[in-house]
Amino acid sequence: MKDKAHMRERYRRERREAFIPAVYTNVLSTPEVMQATIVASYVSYGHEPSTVELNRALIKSGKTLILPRVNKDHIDWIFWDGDESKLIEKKNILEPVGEVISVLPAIDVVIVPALRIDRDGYRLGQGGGYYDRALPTMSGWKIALVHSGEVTSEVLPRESHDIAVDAAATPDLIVRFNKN
Ligand SMILES: Nc1nc2c(c(=O)[nH]1)N(C=O)[C@@H](CNc1ccc(C(=O)N[C@@H](CCC(=O)O)C(=O)O)cc1)CN2
Ligand SMILES: Nc1ncnc2c1ncn2[C@@H]1O[C@H](COP(=O)(O)OP(=O)(O)OP(=O)(O)O)[C@@H](O)[C@H]1O
Repeated sequence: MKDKAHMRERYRRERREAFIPAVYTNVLSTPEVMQATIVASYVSYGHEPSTVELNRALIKSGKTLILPRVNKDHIDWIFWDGDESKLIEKKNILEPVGEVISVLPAIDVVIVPALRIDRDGYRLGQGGGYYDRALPTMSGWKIALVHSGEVTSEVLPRESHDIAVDAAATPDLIVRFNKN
């Protein structure tokens, strides 16, 4: 979709220009995360909202973390214990090494990357379509991480495969979306 590509370009530039490093440990105090056993996260890179502190805290609080690894057109999920030597860089993104989880367990919370989230919880991602394909196969509460100001009151262009998240986090705000 051409609109999406243009928007992505603009939003990436805005993200670069307005970048302020911040932490998302506020996500830890949501009831969904407090009660969670298994959490799917990712390792942030570049100007993305940082998951580094959040991932560390999730593991420290005894939760099981799984991370994505791109395999052709889809994401494989791999357990990660917080050991940085078990991450390797591929196209700028740190991905876990190790065995692919062949049958996904019930996942309680999915932390999702996004460039923008609209008022209904629809997201614009990096454009690979990886999360659009992965999310329908994953149970759990879905929360996207964005920078302050990246939750927009506009409606983003939507395609039939787009999946809305349940909530969005900025460093100082958690927004919940009504699903209907
Ligand atoms: N930190 C993080 N991990 C993540 C994602 C993400 O958005 N953030 N993903 C969210 O989906 C998946 C990977 N998404 C990707 C999306 C696009 C390309 C891609 O198009 N790469 C280009 C080069 C990109 C560039 O340098 O401009 C290529 O393959 O040629 C790669 C991975 C899984 N892991
Ligand atoms: N469920 C799906 N089945 C098949 N193709 C899909 C699916 N979801 C997305 N795609 C394709 O993937 C490409 C990127 O989709 P889209 O622009 O929605 O990505 P995105 O949501 O921004 O990225 P991501 O999910 O990786 O963060 C598009 O060409 C789209 O048609």
